[in-house]
Amino acid sequence: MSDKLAEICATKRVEVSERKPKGLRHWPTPSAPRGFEAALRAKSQTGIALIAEIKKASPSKGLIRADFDPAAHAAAYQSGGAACLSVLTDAPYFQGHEDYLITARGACDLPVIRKDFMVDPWQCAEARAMGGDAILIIVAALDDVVMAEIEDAARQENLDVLVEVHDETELERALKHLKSKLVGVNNRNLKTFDVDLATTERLAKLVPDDILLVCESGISTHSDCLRMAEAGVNTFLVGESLMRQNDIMHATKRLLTGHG
Ligand SMILES: O=P(O)(O)OC[C@@H](O)[C@@H](O)c1c[nH]c2ccccc12
Repeated sequence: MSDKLAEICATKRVEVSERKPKGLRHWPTPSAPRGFEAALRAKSQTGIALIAEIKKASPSKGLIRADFDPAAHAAAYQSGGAACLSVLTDAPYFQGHEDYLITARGACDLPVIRKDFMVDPWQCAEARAMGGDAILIIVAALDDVVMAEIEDAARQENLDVLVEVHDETELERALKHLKSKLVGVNNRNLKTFDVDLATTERLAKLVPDDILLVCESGISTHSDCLRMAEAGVNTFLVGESLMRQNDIMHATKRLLTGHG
């Protein structure tokens, strides 16, 4: 595991150990899960399926969006044609917050993935309580037993699971130990933070047909999408390049269609 990921997960374990004894926070009861994977599968049959990310900052880039407004960004992503949203809830490293997820989901009809570092199955109940429709499992961050436990907990909460891998070894572990048919290839190298779209191209060849593959990180133009389509991938997770645009709705349309 990269030093940074290890550090983030250690911080997260402390956070969870403080929250868990207090029980779930009393957020308003959320509506039933909206079907994250189903929305992606439906859109990907006829075109590009986009998970648009609400991301204020990151450890590698610092502040990405100064006038951060989760409700407005969620509505803009939906009008622009996104299939789903991703909302960062990790505070220490990404300046995220649970309230951003609640606000964003309330401002649109799209399914939302709670983007955080899952280290304990309990976080799945928490993700659902705040309205999440899916969670992320980062294979690099977990051992085989714990990741399967987190996946089971997610399924009990009726949450979909996006399984994130960076290389062949992680992909093999994911396919062997997890049931989810939604797998993301993160093009960002967690040790160097470099992004290389060739990572998706390489791993796409190894993924069975029943898996829906998501290309994550480093996508900024419609040509990037077309390049990935050559490798058979038409589902994307995009954050920074959209969050830096003044007009997020038009930028989303442009990313999806090449014009607008
Ligand atoms: O901002 P980008 O390069 O478009 O990347 C989005 C997304 O892939 C990235 O935010 C991400 C992928 N996996 C993660 C895990 C934790 C936090 C963030 C992420």
